[in-house]
Order: sequence, then structure tokens, then C-alpha cells
Amino acid sequence: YLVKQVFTKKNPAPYAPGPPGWPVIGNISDMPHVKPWLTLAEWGKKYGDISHIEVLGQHIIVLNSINTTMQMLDKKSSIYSDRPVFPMAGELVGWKDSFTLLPYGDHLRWNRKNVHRVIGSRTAMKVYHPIEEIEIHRFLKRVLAEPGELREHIRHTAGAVILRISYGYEVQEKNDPFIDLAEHAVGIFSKSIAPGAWMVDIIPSLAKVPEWFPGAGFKRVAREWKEIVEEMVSAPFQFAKDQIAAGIALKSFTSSLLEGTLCAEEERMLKWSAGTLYGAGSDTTVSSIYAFFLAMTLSPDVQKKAQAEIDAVVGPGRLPSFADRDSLPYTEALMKEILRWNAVVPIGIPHRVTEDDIHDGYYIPKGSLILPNIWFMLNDPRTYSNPSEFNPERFLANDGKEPETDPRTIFFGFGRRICPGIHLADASVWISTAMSLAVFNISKVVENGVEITPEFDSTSGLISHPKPYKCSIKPRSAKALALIKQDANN
Ligand code: HEM
Repeated sequence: YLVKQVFTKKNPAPYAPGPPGWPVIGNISDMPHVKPWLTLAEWGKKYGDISHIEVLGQHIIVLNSINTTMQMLDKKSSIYSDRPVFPMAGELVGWKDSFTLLPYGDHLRWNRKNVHRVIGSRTAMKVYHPIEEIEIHRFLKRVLAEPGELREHIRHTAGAVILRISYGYEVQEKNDPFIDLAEHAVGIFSKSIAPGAWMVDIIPSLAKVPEWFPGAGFKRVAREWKEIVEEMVSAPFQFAKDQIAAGIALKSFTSSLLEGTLCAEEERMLKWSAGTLYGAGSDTTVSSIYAFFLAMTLSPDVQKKAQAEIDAVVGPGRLPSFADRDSLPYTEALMKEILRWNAVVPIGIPHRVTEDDIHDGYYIPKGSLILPNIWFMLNDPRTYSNPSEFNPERFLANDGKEPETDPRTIFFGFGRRICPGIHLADASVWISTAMSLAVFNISKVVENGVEITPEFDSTSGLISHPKPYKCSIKPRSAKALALIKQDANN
């Protein structure tokens, strides 16, 4: 550790402190696989807001403060916006064309510009509000019919929203082929990108080893996965093209961009762009909405308060809509607290720095990976009082107290790579929260006369979900039941 701190002739400043490593292999055994955000937060406590490790010559910088992260990834975004190469997920499984993993450059900017035009602001999203309202109403019907299948219904609904917006595709009520495909492909993304899971990510030259070679089983796995990913990106795109050719396409991201004249390369980029939205949109908001039902099970008082607000503003005769959003401040605060409480992408997607930098006196060599510990920033006692407490009030101005930091400035990443789905995600989580609270009471399950208190535990992985739990979901009243049963298209 001390050796690392020494100001060497070669380096213009010392590396940031971090756990001591071994010569050559560096900190290979320190990279945590299970809930890595907890270990990274420990490093924050021990070594400060910027810490450094080295794994086989790869420098990794861990950030544990919102200020430092903003100063680096946002203020210096011209050099902090690249992505690392992921030999397994990107090169072998084929996600490298998904714009989540594109290097910083023209190709990425083309993608981001297109997405921004379609869903990049609250105003642009307004076109899709009716779709969200209809789809979430359908979700209420599914939950009413089979409350025990909550997780499935949330997945199905998120898939329905994103397939409609990306391709103009309307899902089947059961076993929709595109929803199953996305679920499969997104699972592959998570597995193939898991840090440290694949030797080829540590020794990239292994990618050249033939498939039959002992120990090269990962190449067969990658080939099989690549086929599924290709299918996931191509099949719904072909659907949209066929609909356009037949003159029956619904307006969507793909149809509006296919209206212009595109060369073959642009069409390929568009196919991947739509595929990226479809993949990224089908698994992320699911985690927040599933966390919402858990939080309501655990916090009946918060639930009652939000329901009282919705009853007073919306009344019993209709479901809430986006038009009510500005009149429901407590529900808004509740939604923010859901986001803060359950970090969906807990350590973000790594950025890569393209120039040498010195930040806060520490040397950040060109090519370093930057891991922002989003989970810790959402639980940092310097930003949030009693962070482990679920408390929407923290986001309301009370007794002269300023509201605490909006978690959306952290939750969706940073700088020029900030999540482009932010407004879609925000709209989906909000409308799901407001509509569900308007009609359902969510509570603990009683089994054999005993109330079961579910535990909040999260899965590891790039996208983290609350682990399965049980809750009871019942219509609040006969009027609520009638509202759920109304035709969703009206
Ligand atoms: C709860 C919901 C969501 C969360 C928490 C979330 C979070 C994130 C985060 C942390 C990043 C990395 C940002 C960075 O590198 O600094 C990201 C990137 C991205 N997100 Fe989301 N996201 C969500 C929903 C969505 C949705 C609904 C879509 C699509 C419609 C989407 C599309 C993307 C894409 C395409 C990228 C890659 C951007 C790039 O590399 O330039 N996300 N998201």
C-alpha cells in the first residue's frame, strides 16, 4: 500500500489509495463478485472517495461520492465517456454493437441523438403517455386475476411498453415470443458481462483459442448465446419493417427512423439501437416496480398516506393519469424513495478514461476503468439522513428543511453516457406507482395465522432486483374493483 503511494518518476502523481495488491496479478482476488457495491463501499470508508486497484495491469478507479463522480464523469466528460472493451460480452457474444457498449464517438452520438428525439425529454414522452396508461391498466387486470404472479406481470408489462415504443409491436397476453426472447437475451447480457466471470475478460488473447481446445468451453457458450442475441435484435426489427411495407405500422421508434432514407450501415445501426432500447427497457424498470410492491408491504403508513393523497386529488371515479402528476407531491416523493432504496444498476456501467488525468491529486492513467458506486451514493449519510430508513418525507420541504438530493441525479448514471431511457423509466415507475396505489391494498401475507414479513435482499449482477418475496394484493373497494375491470382502452 505504501509502495503504491510513492510518487514515482514515471507517474505525474500518486495513484489513489486502495487495497494492497500482489506483483503482476495486482488485486485480482480483491474484485468482489457478490454484491460488489458493499465491498466497494468498504473501500470508500477505508481509502476515501477515490480508490484504486490494479488487476493484471488494468487500473480500476472506484468512486464513492456524488461530488467526485460529477466532477469527473460530468464536468470532464470529454475524456470520461468511453467504455471498456468486454471480450466475452462484447466481442464473442456480440453485444459490442449495442450502444451501451459502443466506444465514445460518432456512432454513439448518432444513436443517442435518435433516442433523444423519440424519448429524450418529458415533452417527447407525452406521445407515449396513452400507451403507458393503457398498458399499466392492463397490468392492474393481470394482478387482480393472478396476484401471486406479480413478478411475471411486471416483466410482461415492461416488455409490452418497450416493444410498443421501439417497434410498434403489441404483445400477446401469454407466452409472447418477443418477451421471452428479451428475457433470455438480457439474462445472457448480465451473465456475459459479470466482472471476473470469464477468464477471456482478463486475458483477451484467449478469444483466439479454437473452440475444441481444452478449457475453451466458453467459446461454445458464446456462440450459442450470440445466436439468441442476434435473434432478439433482428426478429422484432423485421416485424416492424414488414408492418411498414404492408402500410399498417403503428408509430414507433423504428418506424419514425425508417421513414428517412438510410444506407445499409445506418439500417444496421438502427436495428441495434432499437434492440438496445428493447433490451435495456425490458429488465430495468421491472426492478423498481417490484421494489415498490415490497416497500408498500413493509411500510403500511406510507402506503396509506399516498392513497389518501390520490383519493383527495383523483377521487374514486377514475384511475390516476399523467395529468395528475404535478398535483401529487407525496406520491412523487414516494417514487423518488423507491428509486433511492433499490439501486437498479448498483455500480453503473463502467466508463473508460481516454486521456491521462490528475484528479484531487491522484493519477488516473489513460485507459482506467471508472466504477461509480451508485448504490453507496444513494445510501451515503452525507447526502441522505438515516439512509437505511424508507422515508419519502426526505424529499419534501418540511419545517424549513430543504428536500434531500433527487436520486435521479445519481440513479441513471453520469455525463455523456447517462441513461437515455431516463424519462421512459421515470414515467413507467410513476404511473405504475400511482395506478396501483389507487386501486390496491398491498400487505403482508398471513399463513397459518402468522403474518410473514418479507426481507429486502437484492440479487447481484449488473442489474439488481429484489429477490422474490410474498405479498398480498387486494382491491381497495368495490369501486376500485370496477375501475380495474373497466375497458383499458378508454
Ligand atoms: C430503473 C430504470 C433504469 C435505470 C436505473 C437505468 C440506469 C442506467 C445506468 C446507470 C446506465 C449507465 C450510465 C453511465 O454509463 O453512466 C444506463 C445506461 C443506459 N440505459 Fe438505462 N436505466 C433504466 C432504464 C432504461 C430504459 C427504460 C432504457 C430504454 C428505453 C434504458 C436505456 C439505456 C441505454 C441505451 C444505456 C446506455 C447509454 C450509453 O452507453 O450511452 N435504460 N442506464
